[in-house]
Amino acid sequence: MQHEWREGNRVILLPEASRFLPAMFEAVSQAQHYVLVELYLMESGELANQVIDALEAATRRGVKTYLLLDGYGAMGLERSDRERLQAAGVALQLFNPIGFHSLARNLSRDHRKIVVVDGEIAFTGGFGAVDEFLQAWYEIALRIDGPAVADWEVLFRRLWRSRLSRQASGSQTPIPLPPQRSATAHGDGVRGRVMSARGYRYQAIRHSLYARVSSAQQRLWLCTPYFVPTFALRRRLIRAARRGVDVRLLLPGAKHDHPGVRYAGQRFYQGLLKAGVRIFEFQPTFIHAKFVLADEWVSLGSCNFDHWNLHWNLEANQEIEDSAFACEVQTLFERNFAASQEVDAAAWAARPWGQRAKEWVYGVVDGLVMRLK
Ligand SMILES: O=P(O)(O)OC[C@H](O)CO
Repeated sequence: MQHEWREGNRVILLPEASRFLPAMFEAVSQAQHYVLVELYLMESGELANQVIDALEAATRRGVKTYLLLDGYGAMGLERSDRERLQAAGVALQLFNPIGFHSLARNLSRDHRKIVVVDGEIAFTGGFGAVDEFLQAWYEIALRIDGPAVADWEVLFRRLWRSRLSRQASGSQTPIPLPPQRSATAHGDGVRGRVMSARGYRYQAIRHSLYARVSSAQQRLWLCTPYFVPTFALRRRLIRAARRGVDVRLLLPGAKHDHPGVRYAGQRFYQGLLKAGVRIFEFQPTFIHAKFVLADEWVSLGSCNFDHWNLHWNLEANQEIEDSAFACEVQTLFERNFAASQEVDAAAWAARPWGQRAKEWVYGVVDGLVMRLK
């Protein structure tokens, strides 16, 4: 069953590439049966080489390896790298390559980030195989070991067999997958559920987030790199702040890969600040992580919680409900708030016209983009 809460999962929070990349490569190097990797972004470079090397090494040991890449997000993966993967025996498929289809179909992207090893361990987060994740961007990931892994694997398997997935050669026949293995439940594990979404047609992540924002009693802390919230999310954040919930947003500062998106989101700052929402702009580097803490509930994964992700993309997040894990996420947020600059409501209200003009221009662009169908 989809979106079921599963007991008995061990979860490890892995902030920053220096922790999650070694953990992932270690898991792949220990694989004995199969490795499934699904990514939105993969571009030729140092990290892509490391991923290819790891999959190649696993394949040489007799492990079956499967790589599902988004057909748009992987456009920067050079042909030589694709050939290297295939020559090594890695099964490579692309989801929905750009083509002469409807605009809606071309806009629908697989934005999920999933690694599954032997049906026993899964990783998710905001990562991709592009060099920015090596050091330049701040990212986090989660390692999951327990019954929730089966749900991650089901997501991968369904998309692998989807009519929109293609072999790298163009063939529509999916490369066969090995039988699914199952993970052990741990007595000391936590409760978790895998949530997925498929654009406007299927919106479980959105509904789950909205319900948590509306019912939060003490805190609602949200981190996203692309803060262009829907009207419904803004309204809920504002209402939560007005009823006394500690609502805080952790957003990128001036270091941003798409500054226009930042300006488009900043047009909402004033209304949020007025309602008592606290906004922190992360200073050290571009923060690309996506995670939310609502009381003792955490959601972490691919979803940026912006209206583009919620409208078009395939997304998947891991939800965890556990007080000790919530404490860990709280500490992570606090560390990042301390490395941020809090936006002062009075100073923001007096911001220069140049800044307001950028918010307006990118706001118009955002409005137009959202009308695409
Ligand atoms: O879509 P994301 O959140 O994986 O981020 C990818 C970046 O936008 C690429 O510029």
